[in-house]
Amino acid sequence: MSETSGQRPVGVIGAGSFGTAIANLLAYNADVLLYSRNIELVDTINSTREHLGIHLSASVQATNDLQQLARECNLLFPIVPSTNFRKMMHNLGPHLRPYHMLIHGTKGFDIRGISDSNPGGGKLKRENVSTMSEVIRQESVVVRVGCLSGPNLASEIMEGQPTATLIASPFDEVIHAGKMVLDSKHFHVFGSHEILGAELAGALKNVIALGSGILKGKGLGKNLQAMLITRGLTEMVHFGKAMGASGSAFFGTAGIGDLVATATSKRSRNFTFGFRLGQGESMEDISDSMPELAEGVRTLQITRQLADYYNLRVPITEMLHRVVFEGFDIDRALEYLMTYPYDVDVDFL
Ligand SMILES: NC(=O)C1=CN([C@@H]2O[C@H](COP(=O)(O)OP(=O)(O)OC[C@H]3O[C@@H](n4cnc5c(N)ncnc54)[C@H](OP(=O)(O)O)[C@@H]3O)[C@@H](O)[C@H]2O)C=CC1
Ligand SMILES: O=C(CO)COP(=O)(O)O
Repeated sequence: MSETSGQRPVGVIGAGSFGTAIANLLAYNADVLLYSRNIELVDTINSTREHLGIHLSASVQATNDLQQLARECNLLFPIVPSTNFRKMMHNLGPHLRPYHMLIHGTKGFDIRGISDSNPGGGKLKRENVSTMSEVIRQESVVVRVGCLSGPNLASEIMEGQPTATLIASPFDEVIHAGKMVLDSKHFHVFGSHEILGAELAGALKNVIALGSGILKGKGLGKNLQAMLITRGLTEMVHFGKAMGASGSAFFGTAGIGDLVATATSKRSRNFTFGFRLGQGESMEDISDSMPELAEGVRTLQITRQLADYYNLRVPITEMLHRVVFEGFDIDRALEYLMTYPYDVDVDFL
C-alpha cells in the first residue's frame, strides 16, 4: 500500500504507454485507479500486474468503470490520443462534478465542425480547433483543469529513468495537487500558469520531431538537425503567439525541453515516423506497419491549415506538409528551406 492509502486514489484514463508510465509514477505517492476501455486488459493487469512489458506497482488497480473512477477519484489524469479525447470526455462528463480536477497528458488538438478523417481537407479556423483543456471544459462541468507536458518519453520513464515535467494550470490548487502526487526523486514537477502555451508546445513539437527524423533518415548530420530544431522552435512560437499564448512556455520544460527529447530520440514515435520517411518508405507503408501513435502527423494537417488562417510564415511546416501528404521530394524541400529568404535570426522577441 502507498503512504497515502488513507486518501482517495488518483485516476488515470488510458492504459497506453504514457498512461501506464504515469500510473506507475503516481503509485510512489498514491493509490491509483487506471481506466482502460478494454475489459480483458483490465483483468490481465489486475491478475498479472504486468502491462506493456513492465511490472505495475501493487498500488495500481485497473478498472473498466468510468462511474467508479469519477466516484472514487477527485483528481484524474486523462491520457488518450487527441483524436479520441472528446469521445472519452463525452462518456466521462456525465459522471464529473465541479469538485473534480483534471490534468491531461495528451499532446495534440481536437477539431470540430470539419471531418476528423481529413482535417486538412477543409478551411480550418481557430473555432474548429480545441486544446484538450478546452475540450474538458466543453464536455463537463469541471473548471479546474491542467496540462502535463515535458520531455517524458514513456519508454524511458517505464525503465525508471529520471526526468522532469511541467504541470500548467491557471489554478494554483491544480498545480499543487498534481505536484503532491507526481513529484518524486524520479520525476521533478515544475508548475506554471501558462496552460495554453504548454498545450501548444506539447502538440507542435511533434511536427518538428517528424522533420528531425526525416533528416536523420536521410543520413544528414547534427548541424542541420540543430538548425531544424532552432527554426522549428521559431515556428512553434509564431503559432503560439497567433493562438494567444505568451512565448515563455516555449522556452521551458514543455517547450525546448520536450522538443529536444522528441526531435532527437529514436524512441520517439514521431521521430521514428519521420526517420522512416527519410529512408524512403511511403506514408501509407509506415502508417500500415506502425501501430504506435504518431500524433505529429495529424497535428501537421491541422497546423498547415492554421498557418493559412493566421497568415503565418512557417516554411518548415509548409514543406513538411508537402513531403508527408503530397509526396514532395525531400531533397527539393531541403533546397527550398536552405534558400528561403530567412532574414532575421531571432524574430519573435
Ligand atoms: N508515449 C509517450 O512517450 C508520451 C505520450 N504522450 C501523449 O499521450 C497521449 C497518449 O499517448 P500514448 O499513451 O503513448 O498512446 P498509446 O497509443 O500507447 O495508448 C493510447 C491509449 O488510449 C486508450 N484510448 C483510446 N481511446 C480511448 C477512449 N475513448 N477511452 C479510453 N481509453 C482510450 C487506448 O486504448 P485501446 O488500447 O483500448 O485502444 C490506449 O490504451 C498522446 O497524445 C501522446 O502524444 C505524452 C507524453 C509522452
Ligand atoms: O511526447 C513525447 C515525449 O515527451 C512522446 O513523443 P512520441 O509521441 O514521439 O513518442
